[in-house]
Amino acid sequence: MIKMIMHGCNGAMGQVITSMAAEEKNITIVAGIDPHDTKANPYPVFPSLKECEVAADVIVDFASVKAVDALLDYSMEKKIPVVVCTTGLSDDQIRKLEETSNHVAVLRSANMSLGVNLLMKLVKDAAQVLAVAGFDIEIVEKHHNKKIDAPSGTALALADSINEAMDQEYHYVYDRSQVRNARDKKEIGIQAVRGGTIVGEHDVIFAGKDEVVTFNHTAYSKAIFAQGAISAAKFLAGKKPGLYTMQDVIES
Ligand SMILES: NC(=O)C1=CN([C@@H]2O[C@H](COP(=O)(O)OP(=O)(O)OC[C@H]3O[C@@H](n4cnc5c(N)ncnc54)[C@H](OP(=O)(O)O)[C@@H]3O)[C@@H](O)[C@H]2O)C=CC1
Ligand SMILES: O=C(O)C1=N[C@H](C(=O)O)C[C@H](O)C1
Repeated sequence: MIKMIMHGCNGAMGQVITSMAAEEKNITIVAGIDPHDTKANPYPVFPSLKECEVAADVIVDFASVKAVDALLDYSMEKKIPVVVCTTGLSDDQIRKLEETSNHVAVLRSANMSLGVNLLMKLVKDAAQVLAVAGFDIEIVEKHHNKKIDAPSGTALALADSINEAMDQEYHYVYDRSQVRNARDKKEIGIQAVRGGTIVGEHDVIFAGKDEVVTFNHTAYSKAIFAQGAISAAKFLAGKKPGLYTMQDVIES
């Protein structure tokens, strides 16, 4: 049985994973971490990782960027592989995460769903045809009114995926309100919408002369992210140090 620590256990994602893990046969949550004891969980909950001495095989994180540094320190010190799903990490945190992966297995993904991970590949292929033909690229993402970071980690990952296919020629523009020029060819515009209970929607728009190609992914429930996170946890437990991706999980 794989033993998992749920970091951010009382949050929206932590609670969906708690329900889903209860139905799993070969993985179980042995401890939760959350600063506020607001939910009834079938495992002990600690206010921070510092207090947690429970033995585990993997940590799954859906918490806060403010907690990522301590999470990586704990994972490295205890040699417990970690699945980092929190979005909005700073460049320094991304560098720290990469350094941590030299000592323990780390998987970071801004989106745990199968569909978005396929989309990451599809937009690369599309860019190599459409961007090369002069189409402009815009990304529009929509999320619920509780989301803290903008743009979404997924929107940035989609842009990075396209940019990788285009030899890093593109830069990102998040706000045109102060811009007095027309867009340039080498920009990817990224816009964020926040409202209600929208689970997560991403449009990648390739706009050319007299034609537009739009790739859309719509999440209808948080269960798709929870399922991906549990699969990633099963995959990562027992893995040697390294930086893993959802692609590795999907292909395993
Ligand atoms: N990769 C993916 O597929 C997905 C990623 N996400 C990302 O996951 C993160 C969490 O999302 P969501 O569950 O909706 O957010 P919530 O705010 O609902 O949950 C986050 C939880 O983490 C808790 N928390 C805050 N600080 C700490 C800490 N130091 N240690 C442990 N727990 C802490 C919060 O407590 P409190 O409220 O008391 O501060 C809260 O209970 C976000 O960054 C989001 O963008 C979300 C969905 C999918
Ligand atoms: O905060 C969310 O809810 C989500 N966050 C992730 C992101 O920032 O891309 C993934 C998903 O879209 C839901």
